[in-house]
Order: sequence, then C-alpha cells, then structure tokens
Amino acid sequence: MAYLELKNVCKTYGQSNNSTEVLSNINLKIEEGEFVAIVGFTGSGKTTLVNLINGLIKPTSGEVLFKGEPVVGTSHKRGVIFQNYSLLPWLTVYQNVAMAVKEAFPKESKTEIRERVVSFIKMVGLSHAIDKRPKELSGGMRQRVSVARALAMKPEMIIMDEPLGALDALTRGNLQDEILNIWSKDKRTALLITNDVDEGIYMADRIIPLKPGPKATLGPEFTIDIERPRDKTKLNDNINYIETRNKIIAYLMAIGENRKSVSNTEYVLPDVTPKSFVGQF
Ligand SMILES: Nc1ncnc2c1ncn2[C@@H]1O[C@H](COP(=O)(O)OP(=O)(O)OP(=O)(O)O)[C@@H](O)[C@H]1O
Repeated sequence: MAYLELKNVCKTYGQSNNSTEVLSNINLKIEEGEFVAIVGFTGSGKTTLVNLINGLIKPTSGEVLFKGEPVVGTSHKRGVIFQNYSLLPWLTVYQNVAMAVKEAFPKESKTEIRERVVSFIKMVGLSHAIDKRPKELSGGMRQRVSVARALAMKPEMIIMDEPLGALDALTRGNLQDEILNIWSKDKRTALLITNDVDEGIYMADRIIPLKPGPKATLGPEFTIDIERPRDKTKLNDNINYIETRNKIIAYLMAIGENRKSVSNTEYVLPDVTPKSFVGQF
C-alpha cells in the first residue's frame, strides 16, 4: 500500500458554463520515506494539488488516500509549508510556532513544548526575533517561521508548496539542508512542489512534472540517481546530475512550447485614462 495515493483525481472550479477543470486524472503514488518533487509551471494547479492532499479541498472525482484511508479535512500528520506563510499577525514568532506544537502534542508539558519551539526557531536562525510579531519581520523571515512551525509539529508527511521561493540563495540552501536533515533523520515522507528544477534534483528521489493547465496532468517521472547526502558544491561535476537535469529541462521546454502554441489570442489593453490623472502630467 502506498503511503500517499491519488487515484484518477480531477478538480474543477466553478459551475456549468463557468467551470474550469484545473487538474485532470492525476495518478500518483508515494511510498513511505520517499522524497518526491513535483515541478510545474506557474498557474498549472500546484497549490490546488497541495490543497487536495492536505484535505483543504475535495476532488471533483477520484480519490486521495493517506496510508490507505481517504483524506477528509486537514490533519497535523500532514504538515504543510505554504507559499504565503500564513502566520497569525497578532502572535509573536514564539506564539505562532507554540500554538501549532500544542495542537500536535497536547500531552507535552510546558517545558517540553518550550524546548521544542525554541529549538526549531533556532534551527531557522530566528532566535533573535523570537518575540517579534510578523509585521516586524521581512518576507523571508516570515517564511522561516512558517518552516519552523510546520517542522516542529513533526508531521508524518511534510508537504511543501514552493516554500523557499522568496528567500535569498544562502537562506534557501540552509533551509533545504535542514528539511533534508529532518526528513532523513526522522524517516519522514516528503512532497515538494517547486518550479525550480535544481531544488528538485538536490532534494528529491523522483521528480514528476505537472503539465501546464487547464486539465493539467502529471508527466513521466525522472528518478534522481545521486547518492545521499548530496553535496551541492559537487553536483555540477556529477554526470548523473547533468544528464538528469538536461532531460528534465528538455521535457519542460517541449511541453512549454506546446503551451505557447495552444493560444494565439492577442489581448488588447483598453485605451482609457482615469479622470483623476487627466492634466496631472
Ligand atoms: N478557489 C478557486 N476558484 C476558482 N479558480 C481557482 C481557485 N483556486 C485556483 N483557481 C484557478 O486554478 C488554476 C490553478 O491555480 P493554482 O493556484 O492551483 O496554481 P499554481 O500552479 O499553484 O499557481 P502559482 O504557480 O501561480 O502559485 C488557476 O487558473 C486559478 O485561477
């Protein structure tokens, strides 16, 4: 039995004439302990896929199974690191992480919870900002709180929706390594949604492209046959890395070209000037 399985999953938004089938016949199996990356184009339905797996939305048809059981609603067993960090603005960094930890570990003592929260905030390099509120943090710092919050809950499966996109290269690299540490040390299962092929190759066992939408489906998988732990500084000399990267990029470029050729529509912008601007220049 697969740890996570999607069987013929389709998702349509809207009703009748006004509807769009965003995802079409998605079939995916992830085994326990695997790290799978889905690489997709912008707007292809990546977040929709994450929300289906997380239980935030239901498929229009098909099934999402977690450990053999249909996914109904969210669960802290599946920890999601969202793209938009979704922190509670009135809580401090500590409180944002602690709230999630308390929910995941209701039987832990106050001291145990404090230790857990503090150690994960330290891991993401935010000890100095532990009592700050989200509005006092940069976008990258908020994203790091969101990573700490998801990982501190020790989810059985870590689901990441383009979690590191807003970060600088150094912070991004550090967090990739922290996520990999936790995944391998705690024997987790992980799904990473990204538009960065290099990030996918560095982190995952398999990469599966999500074709452009509407009616996005999954493309053929690419196995990443590079020994772990992987050394970023040596990847550029690794023949497996070079070959796999070239194959994935060629595939994505080919399906990207098809997408371009689907639409020849020209969009003409309206020729209007707001009244308040007239005479200002
Ligand atoms: N709740 C919704 N109602 C209607 N349409 C939606 C809804 N959510 C998403 N969509 C549409 O579904 C399509 C896929 O959106 P989604 O956010 O899943 O894509 P994405 O690949 O995550 O995008 P991005 O790369 O920009 O983050 C888009 O055309 C979007 O407008």
